[in-house]
Amino acid sequence: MTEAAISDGGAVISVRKVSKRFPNGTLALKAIDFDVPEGQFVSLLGPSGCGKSTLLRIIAELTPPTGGTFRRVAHSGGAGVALGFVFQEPTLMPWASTLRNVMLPLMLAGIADRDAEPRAAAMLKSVGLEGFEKAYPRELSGGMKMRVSIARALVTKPRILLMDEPFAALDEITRHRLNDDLIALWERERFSAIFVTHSVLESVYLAQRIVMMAARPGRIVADFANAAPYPRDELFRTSAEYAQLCRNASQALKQAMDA
Ligand SMILES: Nc1ncnc2c1ncn2[C@@H]1O[C@H](COP(=O)(O)OP(=O)(O)OP(=O)(O)O)[C@@H](O)[C@H]1O
Repeated sequence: MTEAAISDGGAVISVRKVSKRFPNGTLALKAIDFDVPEGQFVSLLGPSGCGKSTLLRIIAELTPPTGGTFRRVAHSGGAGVALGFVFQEPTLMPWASTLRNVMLPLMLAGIADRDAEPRAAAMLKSVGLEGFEKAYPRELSGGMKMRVSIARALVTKPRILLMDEPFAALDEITRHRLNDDLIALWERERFSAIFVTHSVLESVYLAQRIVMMAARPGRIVADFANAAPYPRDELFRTSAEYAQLCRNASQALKQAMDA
């Protein structure tokens, strides 16, 4: 791993000296500088409470920063929605079919059913759920529900995909499979991805760049490029190279936390 080059050129997300203090006085983020170049797969890695979710929510404009500036360049495609968000819980509508769940963002964008339906069906196919269009969320496994959630986030062809520990609640085999599928989707669509996790292993497997955060106050303590080539697959997962990269990242995280 080498130090990541951070430049302003081509950044889709630009965060400058951003801080967030909650009304109860908690300083969740302090002076965060963070740029994401277009098409990059970044992982935000850090222990519980270091402000990963808060930073993601600021980028998604779900909560405002209390200091600093933030810029997001909207390279919108398709329906004009530039950003997709996948939460830790799949948050599906229980009364609606899989297809209707994925159609929701298109319908909210005013797209007619006859156009939205084939787009949602194609997206379900690309996350491996062809044949489950009529199923209801209660009929799906945890991994399948998360696939629906990813399909719903990607159906508008966003250029930025934000993911907040999306696979944390899944068993290891399902998580591995979804990691592989996520890489395949990203290689095909080349959206800019920010993936929040507290798993060093998942971070090294997925990302081109790992941004490490520490708590009290939430801040960035290290920023590394992960040059392992894609596709990363089962062979990579069991390679000495992957093991070494994980060791390096763990050590870097430990050093950063101790400093
Ligand atoms: N609405 C809120 N009001 C007050 N404090 C908050 C609020 N939301 C988060 N915090 C605090 O801000 C800090 C950062 O929280 P955040 O959820 O961003 O961390 P995280 O790294 O995503 O943690 P986790 O991995 O557990 O989700 C924590 O100390 C948390 O308790």
